[in-house]
This record gives sequence, C-alpha cells and structure tokens, in this order.
Amino acid sequence: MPQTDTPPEAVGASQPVGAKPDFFSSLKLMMRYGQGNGTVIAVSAVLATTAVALELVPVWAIWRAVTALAADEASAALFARLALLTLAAVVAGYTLLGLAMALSHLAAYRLIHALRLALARHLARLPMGWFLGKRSGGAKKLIVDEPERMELIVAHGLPEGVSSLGTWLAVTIWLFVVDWRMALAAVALTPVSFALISMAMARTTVMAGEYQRLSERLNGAVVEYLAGMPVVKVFNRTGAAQSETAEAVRAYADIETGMARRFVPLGAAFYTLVVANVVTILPAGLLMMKAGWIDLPTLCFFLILGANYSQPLLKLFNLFHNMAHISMASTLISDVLDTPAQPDTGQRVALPSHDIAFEDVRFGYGPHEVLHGISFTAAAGEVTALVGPSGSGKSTAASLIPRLYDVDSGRVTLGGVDIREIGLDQLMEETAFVFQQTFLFSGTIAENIRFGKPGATASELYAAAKAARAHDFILALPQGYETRLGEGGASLSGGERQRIAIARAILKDAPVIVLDEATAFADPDSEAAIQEALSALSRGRTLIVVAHRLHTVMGAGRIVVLDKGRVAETGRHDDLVAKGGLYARLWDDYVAARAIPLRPGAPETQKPGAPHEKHSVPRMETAQ
Ligand SMILES: Nc1ncnc2c1ncn2[C@@H]1O[C@H](COP(=O)(O)OP(=O)(O)OP(=O)(O)O)[C@@H](O)[C@H]1O
Repeated sequence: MPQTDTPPEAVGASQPVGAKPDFFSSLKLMMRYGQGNGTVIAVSAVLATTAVALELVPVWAIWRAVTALAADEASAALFARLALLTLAAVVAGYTLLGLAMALSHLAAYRLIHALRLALARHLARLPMGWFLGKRSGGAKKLIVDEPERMELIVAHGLPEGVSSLGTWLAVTIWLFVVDWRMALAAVALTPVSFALISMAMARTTVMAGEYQRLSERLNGAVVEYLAGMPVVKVFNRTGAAQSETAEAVRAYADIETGMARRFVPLGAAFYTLVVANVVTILPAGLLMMKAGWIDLPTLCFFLILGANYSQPLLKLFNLFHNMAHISMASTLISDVLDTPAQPDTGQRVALPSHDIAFEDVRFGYGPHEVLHGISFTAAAGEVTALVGPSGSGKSTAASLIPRLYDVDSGRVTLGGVDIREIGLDQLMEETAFVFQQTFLFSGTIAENIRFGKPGATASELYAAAKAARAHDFILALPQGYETRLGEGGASLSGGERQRIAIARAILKDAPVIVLDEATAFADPDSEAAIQEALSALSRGRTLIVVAHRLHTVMGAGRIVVLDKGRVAETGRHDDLVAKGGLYARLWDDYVAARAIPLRPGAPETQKPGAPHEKHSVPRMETAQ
C-alpha cells in the first residue's frame, strides 16, 4: 500500500539531497561502456562540423555577390555560379548532417543498450541488502530512464557541440580577418551573454540533486500506487493513498517550477543578448562607414554573418542547460555500477553430501539483528521443518541458504563447505527455492515452469507439473501450457500460482529444496497431494520447509522451532509435543484455532492429523 510516511532516504535515491552533479561522470561512463563507439562518434563530429561549415557558403556567396555589385563587376554568370555553389553546399550540408546524426544516434543507442544491460546484470549480482528500502519505481527509473538521458549528450551533444564550437571559432576568426574593429563590435555582447548563462546555470545546478531525488520519489510513488490499487480500493482509501502520490507529483512540479524560476531571469536575458549582435554591429558599422574605414560590402558581410554569429553558442548552451540532469543521472548509474557485487568465488566445489548446517548464525537487516546465533542441521534425505511464531525468523533463516543475504557472523554450510566458498552459479544449481510470495513472469505457463530448467523437454515439464498437482488445471486453461500470464501471474489464483512455482522448483531437480510456506494457498486436496509429491521429492534430497500449518510438518524428520531469532528446540513432532515446550504450545494453539467454527453454531471442524481433511478455519498467522 502506498506509504505516506516514507522518509526521503528510503525512496531509492542514492544521491544525498543537494548533491552536486559530477560533470565528468557522463564522459567516464562513455569511456567505460562506449567501447567501439569512439570512431563512430569522431566520424559523426567531423561530418557535423563539415556540414555546419558548409552553412557558411551561402553567407560567403551573398558577400561575394554584394562585393561584385558594389565594384560593378556583377554578371549573370557570376550569380549563376554562386547560386549553384550555394545549392550544392546546402544539399551537401544537409546530407552530411543527416549522416552525422544517424551515426551519433547509433553510438548513443549502443551506449544506452550497454548501460541498461550492465545495470540489469549488476543489479542481479548485488546483495539483497542493497534493495532494502528501495522502491521498484526507483529501480525502473535507474534502468529505463537514466540511461536514456545519455542520448542527448551522445546523439546531440557530441556532434552538435563539437560542430557548434568549431563553427563559432571559425566564424570568429573570419570576422577578425575581414575587419578587426567590426569584429570587436560583433563579439562585444558575447562575454556578457556568457556571464549571464553561467550565473543562470549555477543557480539551477545546486537544485539538481534535489530534483533527482524528487523525480525518483515520483516514480516510486506512482509505481507503488498502481501496484497497491486493489488494497487502496477495498479499503476505500483512494484519497489517503493518493496523498503520497499527489504530494510526490506536487513536489516534483514545485522543483521544476522553482528551477525554471531561478533560470528564467538570467537565462532569458542570455537568449535575447546572444542573438542581439546586430544592436552593436549596425551603429558601429554605420559610424565606421561614415568615417570611411569600411565599405558597404563589409558592413553587409558583418550584418549577415555577425548578426547570427552567436547562433552556434545558443545550441551549445541548450545542451549545457541539460548537463546538470545528465550528469546527475550518470553519477547515479556509476554509483550503482560501482557498488560491490555479492562476493562470489566462482569456484566449483566437490560436495561430499548435501546436508545443510547453520553454525551460530547471526544476521540482521541493517543494524536490527534478527537471528541471534542459530545452529541446526538439515540432513540430506529428510524433511527439516522451520516453525515458530510469526516474526521468529523462519523466512530469514531460509533466505540465507541460497545466499539471498549473507550471514553477519557464523556460517551456513552445504556438505560441510561454507556456502560463501561455493561459486554462486554452483550454489544456484544446488538449491531450488519456492518463495512465500510467488512471483511469476508475464509469459506462458510453460516458460514460467521452464525458468527452473531452460532446456527441459516437454515430458520433463509435464512430469514436474503433475508432481506439483498443476497439470490438470493448466490443461483446463484455454491454451494449456501456452496460456500467457498477466504481469506477476495475475491471471491465476494464489494456489495456482504457488503450484506453478513448485513445478518450477521440481523441474529444477536441485539436491536442496527450500519451501517457504509453499502450500499456503493450496486447497486441502491439492495441499495433501502436493505434500505427497514433496515427500517423494525429498528422497535423496535436502528439503527445508518453512511452515505455519503445523499438520503439514507432522511427518518431518526434524522440526526446528525458532523463537525470537533463537532455536528454542528441535526434534520430531511427537517428541516435541510430549516435551511440553514452545512447540507443544504452538500445536495446542493450532489445534484450538482449527477447531474454532467460522460461524456461530457451525459444527466444529475435524481435528488435524487426518489425511485429506477438509478444514474451513482461518489459517493461523498468515490470515490477514
Ligand atoms: N526485508 C526486511 N527488512 C527488515 N526487517 C525484516 C525484513 N524481513 C523480515 N524482517 C524482520 O525480521 C524478523 C523476522 O522476520 P521473518 O520474516 O524471517 O519471520 P518469520 O518467522 O518468517 O515470520 P512469518 O511467519 O510471519 O512469515 C521480523 O522482525 C521482521 O520484521
């Protein structure tokens, strides 16, 4: 559900508020991920410079024609030659500019592609702890929106920037060569324009960090608002839920307006002055002509060329104006890419067995320690159940096995080897995990199950689905295994999604399987069937099951009872019940809860323990 009290630091912003952009970060990213693009960019810049230089040909032709007229040397042949030359220069200029832009866009999209891939790959290698407190909107913005900003700098900034600067320098020299006094008049306003735009940019650049943060907040709030829509609706909290989204929209609009307000007074003066050279050229030129220092053609030349003399600068500053945002984005991208990946030895280790052991494991999410030195063994070939009150650390302990998080101290071993010594690829091959909250990708059901083993044959696929009791309902769907799922598997029921996830784990055929409340959504018949399938699966494998519904683990070889992040007791069901400790209390509560009739006067439901029993009581703890 959208949060209304999200602290600024929890919205995925890795930039501190008010952070200044590093203007070299884009360049560094280009050098790092733009390999092979250097030549393309250089050729593009040369073509663009040539194209812009060709734009000067018509100016020269006019000047030449005016000079000829003034000297009484004009002829039809001369004008025809000048016209042809102008036409050729314009056509060639546009062709070269088109080529330059095509090349620069090619380079830009190659870079964006490389950046997005690098980010997606690197995010997958970051420890889960990095994602804590980050909103999915922020991550989406990081991969989708931020690299896109590089388009402006590579596709436009480099060719147009280089050519604009080149043209401006060439024109300046040309002006001075023709007449240095008129040239001074033509460039007189340029330093003033420079000073104005520098001040305007300095006034907005200080807000770039805050702008970035608010833009991430907006993304996060909108994504969360849409994802939480069902909760928002059923609790009729549209107004309340929107308040964070509306606030994020308002804050973003405020900062944009604020930045515009700070930029506009000086920025507008710059845009006016930068093309106002005629204001100094005309009076100075008329005075100098009157004094006999220059002739009419020279005045015309300065009026034509000098009046637009700063046009390239305008382009340049339009690009610079966006540099703060671009630099902020590239700093953010670099920060993420520089975040150390989860340590991985990359080694394949010969494992003598697939026993899992927790040895004095301590772990916390951030400073808040959740597991306070737990030790237990899950032997290969038997089912080990993790049970305990809500919040006791069952899911957390389970998530340490596939290294979703790394222990803070102690160790988790597989076959006696610290799992941090085993290469991540191998560890992922050795373990399959069914999450409490099943995630299915949009795509077909077959694709989702095959996620566990991409090259699986159709018969392997069906066998896994049958074992997970998913085959029949899949066949009943309109396109069977080829039925496409909505985002997150939205078109299936909770139980169906869970069975697909179990099929995925079964297909993976890993020696270690961790099931976090895997049958929570299953109906009683399916649950019993899935339990049978899982028991069969446990033969020769290490099966670790996190369970709330205690009857599902009555047959477990070992039950590890967690309490407030510590192992309270371990043993088999009967022994633990007989012992009269925490497990016995949990069991009594469970039995009592299952016996509570749903409606006053309804008959009591069957006591647990009987196979295939139908129970219509609210589930302990998982019921919300
Ligand atoms: N991502 C997280 N960030 C911070 N704290 C977390 C996170 N996940 C769990 N916790 C905290 O860790 C503790 C243990 O949670 P965990 O989910 O492991 O318990 P559990 O026994 O599996 O609970 P449940 O039975 O309700 O699923 C809880 O206090 C919980 O608030």
